[in-house]
Amino acid sequence: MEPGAAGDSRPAKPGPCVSGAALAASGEPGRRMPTVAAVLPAGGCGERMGVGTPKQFCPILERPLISYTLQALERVCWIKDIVVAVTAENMGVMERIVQKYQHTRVSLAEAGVTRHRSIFNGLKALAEDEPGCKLSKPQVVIIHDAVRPFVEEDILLQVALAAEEHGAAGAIRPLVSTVISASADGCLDHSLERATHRASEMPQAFLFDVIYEAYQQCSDYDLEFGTECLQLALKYSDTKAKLVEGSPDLWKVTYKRDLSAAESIIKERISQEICMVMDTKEDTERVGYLLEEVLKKELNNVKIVSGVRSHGGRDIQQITLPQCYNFVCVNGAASDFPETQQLLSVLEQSSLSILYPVVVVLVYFLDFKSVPLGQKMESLMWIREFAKEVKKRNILLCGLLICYPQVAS
Ligand SMILES: Nc1ccn([C@@H]2O[C@H](COP(=O)(O)OP(=O)(O)OP(=O)(O)O)[C@@H](O)[C@H]2O)c(=O)n1
Ligand SMILES: O=P(O)(O)OC[C@@H](O)[C@@H](O)[C@@H](O)CO
Repeated sequence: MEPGAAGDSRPAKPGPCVSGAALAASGEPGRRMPTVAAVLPAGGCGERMGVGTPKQFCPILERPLISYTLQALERVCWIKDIVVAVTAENMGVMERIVQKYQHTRVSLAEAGVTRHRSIFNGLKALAEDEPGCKLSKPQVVIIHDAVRPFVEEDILLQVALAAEEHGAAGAIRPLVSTVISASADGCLDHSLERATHRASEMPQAFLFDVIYEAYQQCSDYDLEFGTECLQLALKYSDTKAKLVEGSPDLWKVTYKRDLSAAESIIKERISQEICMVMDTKEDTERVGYLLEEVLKKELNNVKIVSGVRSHGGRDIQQITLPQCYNFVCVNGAASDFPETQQLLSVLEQSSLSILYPVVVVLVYFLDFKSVPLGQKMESLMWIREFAKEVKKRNILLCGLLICYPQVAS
């Protein structure tokens, strides 16, 4: 699977565009994609989060939240430009994030004092009527909050195609709580029937001219206090948005607890696969095979692949999976440093650890009757120092010594 393909968790790289498969899945295999760009409002201060850092820059697994959202959009190769609206004071922070995590197709625009104004500034960057504008106007523009990291290609494709057909489209979700209206004296005025109402989520998509004209015409009041782009399209461009049922993952990170929830979802997603690297064929047939069977039995929802590492680790790609971030290296008698160093440098070249921490467990088996435990532990002390070194590169290395009595043959 190409990095960046649907389901792969690394940034999209030039390569086969998955939209053919996605278009087929959408029931319109022969349809041509319109040109699509995205605007990510990221100029808020995250007041409800209650921490000093604006929530779009809060770290999850030591990576800023907005980087996960960018990665999600970059996996979709038919989105040609991503405009992120950030405050002037956070431009430098955003530029460093784009560089460090190798995000592509990203341009920055200055945020406004409200979310609508930030979105409007992002649209102006795409409108080609800005002096020095290097972006081209798309047929369809997707608007997506920078703090909604769990967005998949299928909903993006659905809203983009619906927007091309209807002028506007937005993701919706069933209401969890009932919506009520309060009277001036703080008492219930009336409640809305929950079954006939929906929560408006993101992503939303629009024919570029529909939403751009709406923003150009809308009142300062709407720019100041509005929260719904679909409403602007209806009110100012007489365009009724097509509503598209979205998945539960479209929720917006708003409160501190949402960061913990997002972290557990990300951890869950990157712990679904383990690559077992055997040192020699013999390992495959003996302890390595047995360990693989135990892991498969104990971790029955985890995909485990294994293979014999060629000398120098060159064939590691043959046994890894595109989004595998967990490696168990089965070492027989040898406990040498160069072999492990070679494996880690191959992992580093794959840039796996830029986006997510990579876990490498070196497993050593010891027949404690043949080698005194103290001597074996001594020979493995290099792992501790090496682990400190590679942690700087987001690789978490640890050693596991399994002592067993050699059964007399
Ligand atoms: N002036 C603003 C305000 C908000 N946003 C962005 O709009 C998205 C959704 O807004 P919200 O969840 O309200 O973010 P904040 O305004 O930062 O949160 P709070 O209301 O708690 O301060 C976020 O990505 C936020 O960065 C923006 O681009 N410009
Ligand atoms: O008001 P907030 O800035 O928290 O959220 C903005 C949008 O995400 C919110 O209004 C959605 O319902 C989509 O319109």
